[in-house]
Amino acid sequence: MASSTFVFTSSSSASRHYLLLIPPQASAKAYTNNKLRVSNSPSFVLRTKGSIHLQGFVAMQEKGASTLSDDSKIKIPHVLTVAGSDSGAGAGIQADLKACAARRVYCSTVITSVTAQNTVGVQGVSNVSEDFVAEQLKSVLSDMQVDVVKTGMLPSVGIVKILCKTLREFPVQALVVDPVMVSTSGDVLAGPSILSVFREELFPMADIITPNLKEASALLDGVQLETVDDLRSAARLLYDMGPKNVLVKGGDLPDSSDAVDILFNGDNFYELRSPRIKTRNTHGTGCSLASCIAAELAKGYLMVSAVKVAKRFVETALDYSKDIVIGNGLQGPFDHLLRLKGHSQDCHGLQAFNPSDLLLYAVTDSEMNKKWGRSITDAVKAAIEGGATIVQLREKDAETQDFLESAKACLKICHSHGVPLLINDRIDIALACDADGVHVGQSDMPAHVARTLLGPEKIIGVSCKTPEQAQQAWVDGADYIGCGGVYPTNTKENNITVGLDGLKTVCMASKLPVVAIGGIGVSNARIVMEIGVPNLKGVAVVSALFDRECVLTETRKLHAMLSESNIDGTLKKL
Ligand SMILES: Nc1ncnc2c1ncn2[C@@H]1O[C@H](COP(=O)(O)OP(=O)(O)OP(=O)(O)O)[C@@H](O)[C@H]1O
Ligand SMILES: Cc1ncc(CO)c(N)n1
Ligand SMILES: [Mg+2]
Repeated sequence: MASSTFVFTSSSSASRHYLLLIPPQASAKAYTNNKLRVSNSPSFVLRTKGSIHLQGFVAMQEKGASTLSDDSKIKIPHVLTVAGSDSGAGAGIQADLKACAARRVYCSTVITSVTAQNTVGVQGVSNVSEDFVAEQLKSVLSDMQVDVVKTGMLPSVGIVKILCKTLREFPVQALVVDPVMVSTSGDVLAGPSILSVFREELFPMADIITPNLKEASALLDGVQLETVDDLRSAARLLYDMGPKNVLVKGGDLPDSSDAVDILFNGDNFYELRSPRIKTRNTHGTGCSLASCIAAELAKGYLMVSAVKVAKRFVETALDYSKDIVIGNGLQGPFDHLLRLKGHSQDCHGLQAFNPSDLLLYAVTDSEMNKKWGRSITDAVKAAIEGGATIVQLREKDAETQDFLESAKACLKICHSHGVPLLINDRIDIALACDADGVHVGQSDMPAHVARTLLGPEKIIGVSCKTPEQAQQAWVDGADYIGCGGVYPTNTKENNITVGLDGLKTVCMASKLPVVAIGGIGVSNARIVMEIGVPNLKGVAVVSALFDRECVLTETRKLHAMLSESNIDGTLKKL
């Protein structure tokens, strides 16, 4: 494909995106909507409605600029990390991937070296050949739209030179250089021979360099750095080597109760302080900080904001992970996604959602508990002891803090009996207490949004009155639907009753298991279950359990009745 000139007129009146591929050493001029854009990056995306005049590019297809996407497609911020692999996954490429994932940025990887490493130290290093580093760089940069390149372990002068050359061919929006030299365990990852190529070739191309104390000292011919003032002087001297910004990290500053970093941009110093977290789990903080800076830059943040967000990210993750134990060495990894502890602490072996749990579905009601003078935890305890198979907390008028405390206490009770706990409507409460899921109504948070917020493992139920709503619940990723009100009830005002016929119609149309709700109790649960549709798995009850003097007795009665039904929901012949 040759460099060429095109006049391309969009056939659609809608605004569209076009991907243009531009050969090395060339530039493209594009006129769209009377605006001129000139670019010499390997690819760029044009967004326009009208005609485009293009010059000096290689399009994806020779017939004309190919349509990359319409407006519904989204350009994802993209960081390319050029770094070493850490088999213990606390630092290096693995930390970079996790940090970018946590910051919701796509991360591609060029591996410069493979290390055998754990929390004790580095047991072995095997560098990737220069040619193969070059090949990886070209594969990513010639195809993908990389916004920011972040570098970590660059173990040889040759690899640094290849990186600089490739970046001149494929320029990116920003370059973040973490000048990795020595691991915190004291093992050498790039020897002193690297210093001159860092200073002379790489740093002048960098938008920011992020040395730690030892690295800053090595780059400044061994000068001692012991105080925050020393960090400032070092930042100024390193700035003179050509990067646009310098962040000297004080994670290893002796005798400092705060973790202090100094950012210098040639005009101003910024002293970034956070409380020093007491933890052994600081392996990979430097890699993660630099990746997070790159991620924020890729999203379009300015440098000072990107660095502040990155520091806050590391601080939050360290605090969350301060007591986790991975490995036997002196320095453990931390948990970038703030998700590891939830599982080990509180899942008590609960299985993924089991539709038969819908059999006796107890829904609490704050008004009823108040009326009978019982706490929500006492109500839940009694319902579970009576045989409730799943519990939903429905607290319409509780203060958020009280609700959260009750939810935490109820979760303990439920889990000690292997019963799942759902929260009505309040996704924030479900997230905060790590409940098993939520139940949402038609005017609450849409189920697909709830699914995005809660993740794949949580249970989501949706109230549905019609086959269309049941179908939508399935499309949205719900686990079950609640159908009703089957009978009139006073727990919901102006609630349309669907009756047994409506329940049957919805069950037949639903691809999801169904629990019937509304005015159901011991007197009519049998009739409801007798409609005999296999996916009707149980009944949800409020008043029949909680608007009674003894919750335990009422739940036992209903449980005995429902237990006579088999797992398909049809009643056994007595
Ligand atoms: N205990 C801590 N509490 C809070 N922040 C910390 C702590 N230790 C390090 N940091 C912060 O983490 C970031 C990384 O700094 P650090 O000096 O540890 O980098 P590094 O030595 O290159 O990291 P590594 O080599 O482990 O990847 C800095 O912002 C620093 O202030
Ligand atoms: C691969 C690798 N890169 C960087 C560091 C610095 O933390 C490390 N320990 N290992
Ligand atoms: Mg450190």
